[in-house]
Amino acid sequence: MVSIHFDNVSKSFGNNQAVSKLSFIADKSQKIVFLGTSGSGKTTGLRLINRLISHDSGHIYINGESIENVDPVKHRRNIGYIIQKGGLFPHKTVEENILTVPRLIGMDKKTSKERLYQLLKLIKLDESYLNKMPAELSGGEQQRVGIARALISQANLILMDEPFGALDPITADSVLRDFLAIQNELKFTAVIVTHNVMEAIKASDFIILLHMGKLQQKGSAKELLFNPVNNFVRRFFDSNRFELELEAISLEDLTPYISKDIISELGSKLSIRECMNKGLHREQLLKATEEFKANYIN
Ligand SMILES: Nc1ncnc2c1ncn2[C@@H]1O[C@H](COP(=O)(O)OP(=O)(O)OP(=O)(O)O)[C@@H](O)[C@H]1O
Repeated sequence: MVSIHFDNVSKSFGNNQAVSKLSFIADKSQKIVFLGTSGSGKTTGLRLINRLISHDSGHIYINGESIENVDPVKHRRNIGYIIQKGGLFPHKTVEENILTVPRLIGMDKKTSKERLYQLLKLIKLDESYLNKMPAELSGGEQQRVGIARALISQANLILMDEPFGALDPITADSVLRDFLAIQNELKFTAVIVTHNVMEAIKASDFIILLHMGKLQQKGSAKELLFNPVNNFVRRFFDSNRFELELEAISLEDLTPYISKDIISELGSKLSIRECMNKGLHREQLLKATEEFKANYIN
């Protein structure tokens, strides 16, 4: 697991302060989400991590080491980067796209092929895709290939900029689910930029909520939803709040308020939203959710 520490980091473009004195430590979090309105500094924050942009002041540490001390090209090769629509090279086949970085870093052919087939399974595409060109793939398939390309060199840090933003909601949800399963298996750290609040709640252990370059609140989805530190944070989640709350709370959280039988029947890791979708124990789930909210302490 990679720890990321921003210490008073600022970045301006001319007079425009894109990121302003941003500080956070994400050391026990595997999935960190930069969330915020348009222009709030999410992409800038992400690109500061892989040094596509350099910060004006402050320090960024990855695993305790200042990124300023590392050669930017080497630094970037150790970090996977996934952008909207996959960002695939249009004139290369799927296989060539995925194997670009292994070739650059001199990974031996046998290892890279083994990983290629392992990842193909994880992204749920079969071998017939290897010779296809990106234009022959759907948006969701392109994004799956983008995920494989970012993971093949065994980077333990993956940066994702609106990775599901160009997909329809159903495809986005299916690629996100598969991505989360892969992350759970391979255990890399992911930093994900999104403006989609539901996606942020599903994908995060830790949220950095930004507005106009400034940090508004950092913490788990539950902390931001049930313990907002200011009006901006409160209002940010107001539309669709009920659904968001049901997504943020897992059945495990309701342990003190609901019978063990229901928990073992439905599965403790499920969100209350997923439990509700099963159509079982609705009354008990809603009552226990209200009790959880009333007793919520950070
Ligand atoms: N290369 C650049 N040159 C000049 N200004 C920039 C540059 N990149 C970003 N900005 C400005 O910095 C601010 C933050 O931009 P950024 O792209 O980080 O926001 P964002 O939260 O990712 O927005 P969105 O969700 O719309 O992509 C914006 O005001 C933007 O116009």
